[in-house]
Amino acid sequence: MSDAHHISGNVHVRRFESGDELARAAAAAFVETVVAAQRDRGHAAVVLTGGGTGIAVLDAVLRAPGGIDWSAVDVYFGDERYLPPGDPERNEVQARAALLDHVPLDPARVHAMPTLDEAGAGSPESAARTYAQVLAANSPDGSTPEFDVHLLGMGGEGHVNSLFPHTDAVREQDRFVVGVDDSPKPPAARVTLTLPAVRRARQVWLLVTGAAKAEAVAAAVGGADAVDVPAAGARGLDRTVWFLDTEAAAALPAG
Ligand SMILES: O=C(O)[C@H](O)[C@@H](O)[C@H](O)[C@H](O)COP(=O)(O)O
Repeated sequence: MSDAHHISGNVHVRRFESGDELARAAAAAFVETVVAAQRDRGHAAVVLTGGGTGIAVLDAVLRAPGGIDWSAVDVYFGDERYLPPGDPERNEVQARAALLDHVPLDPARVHAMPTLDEAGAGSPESAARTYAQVLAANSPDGSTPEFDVHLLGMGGEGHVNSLFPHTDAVREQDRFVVGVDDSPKPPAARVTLTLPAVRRARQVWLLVTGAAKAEAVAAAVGGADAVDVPAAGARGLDRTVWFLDTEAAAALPAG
């Protein structure tokens, strides 16, 4: 069981006894959100994340997929390690292994970020421009799709997607996708949706486990500057939900 706690505005915190419990609850909420979007609009658009917690949620969705019509789901990625096709460190590869390869998605609706061009013609920046075009082509107005939910993991210093503290990427105000050449966490080359893109999602869910995240969770929930703690800037249009295990929630005020 979790207690759902309303923080302020549209920000909510849900606490769970374990990472497994968190993954099952987030998976159930994911299924409910996708089904509701399909009922209301005929299709759903989701943004997936890498990281152990985010992939565990996809695994839990596979085990309890409810009534999702997989043929009417568009899948996007919040960030990607700019690596060769099939590299096991790519978020896309991990998401395929956990869920995407096992459900009847329309392959044309799985919008992976570009891979490293081993001939050397590309770059994270060119990959970002390509992905921005993918988003625009699937949007009502040349911006981004109307994302129903954007899943996010969070690093111990508060990074989300490949938006690390005190970087140009986290400061980006205009573009929806940028390339990163110097990620402080390897690999250095990445492609990432920016905070303006994240904020276009109806719902943003932060999936966070472990004591190493507790201080950053408290800072972000407490309203830190997003340049210092990028997760603080990740807000959904309708709703922002923190899914936390007991350890990750440990530095929050009781409630
Ligand atoms: O791109 C990366 O290097 C990781 O994927 C990273 O961004 C991850 O999502 C967070 O660090 C949370 O990871 P955990 O959920 O495994 O703690």
